[in-house]
Amino acid sequence: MTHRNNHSDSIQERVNTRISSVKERDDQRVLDVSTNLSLGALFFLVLIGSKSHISGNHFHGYMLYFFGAITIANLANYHYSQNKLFYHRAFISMVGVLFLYLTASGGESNTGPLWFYVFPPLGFYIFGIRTGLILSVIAVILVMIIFSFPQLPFVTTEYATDFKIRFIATFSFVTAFAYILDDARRSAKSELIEMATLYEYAARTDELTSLSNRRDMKECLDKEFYRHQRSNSYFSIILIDIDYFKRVNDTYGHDAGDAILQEFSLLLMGLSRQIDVVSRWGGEEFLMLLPDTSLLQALTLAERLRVAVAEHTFKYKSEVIPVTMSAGVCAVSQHESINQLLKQADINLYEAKSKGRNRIEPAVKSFSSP
Ligand SMILES: Nc1nc2c(ncn2[C@@H]2O[C@H](COP(=O)(O)OP(=O)(O)OP(=O)(O)O)[C@@H](O)[C@H]2O)c(=O)[nH]1
Repeated sequence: MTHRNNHSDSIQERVNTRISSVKERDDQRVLDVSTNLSLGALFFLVLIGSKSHISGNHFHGYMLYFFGAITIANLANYHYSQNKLFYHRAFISMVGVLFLYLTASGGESNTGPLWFYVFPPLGFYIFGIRTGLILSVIAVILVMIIFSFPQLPFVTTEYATDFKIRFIATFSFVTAFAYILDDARRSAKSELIEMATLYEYAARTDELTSLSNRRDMKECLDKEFYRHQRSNSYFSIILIDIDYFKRVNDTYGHDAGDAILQEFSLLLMGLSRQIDVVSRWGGEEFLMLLPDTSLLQALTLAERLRVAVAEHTFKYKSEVIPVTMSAGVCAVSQHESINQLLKQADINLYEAKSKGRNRIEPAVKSFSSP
């Protein structure tokens, strides 16, 4: 049972690796949004800052340049540190303080507060619904303070009462709607990830035996071969075929055949290590991938499997069914491809079959032949 669990764990690990690459792409999208908005903000800050200088409002122009400089510093800091969390926090803080400044100063023709409508969707998108909501509530409180106390030292403008009421009402509405949209987006995303995880697991697993299927094994073979080419690691494969399986089906029925395949799989799992990949290669054929295993070690394991299968009592509905296996073993060597390796294992298996079955090829003298 432990081996079955270990085996499903390793399929799950491969599924998780695949799913985390999907999550990483999503993180990258958020990062791209922050970067594009930073660049967009920089453009507008310089543009409006210059316009303010031309129209004689130098203080406002310098303030906008100052925010532009912070934006550049944040982009540069991220470029060197790659600290995503700090980058996002600094970006949203810069945006928040800039909008507060625009609200307190009135910006162009007292339109400063209007920029705040960008804040809730941005906060939700970057930080999630909880932090996004907290940021929006803090924003609305600070705006209300500016609206309520125009005599404060940094507040240089005043807004009409109607505008203030409408702004707070519409801002609250935007916040609520951004919350609903982002909550729906995140729920849909996590449901999709959950479904993708289930499908990915099913797409890699053989339904009858719960072993890796051919697709999963092919991916593992490619990875192992890539590792072999890069770091000169070695590995072996064992191609196993149950002998005269057609007879089992014909004599005891298809259900008995299925039960034998399941029990046979458990035996293979029980005798393999956690790092080995055991797959149902097709029908009554199984392929084992043995990382860091020499030909001799693989032959020893194959022989242990052969003996274990031959000695195991396979039973279906109290009927004992004799089962034996043949196997072709092959170790990777230089300049080989996966296809060549599989071809060689197939040739060896064919030889084991033609020499009488219930045997391993290449044969090693020290093993007692059946
Ligand atoms: N019950 C069952 N049988 C299967 C399944 N997949 C393949 N088979 C059967 O496996 C048998 C394979 O038969 P053959 O390819 O002729 O080989 P064999 O009888 O094992 O003979 P050798 O391989 O030469 O020893 C066929 O009868 C297939 O129907 C399955 O999922 N369940």
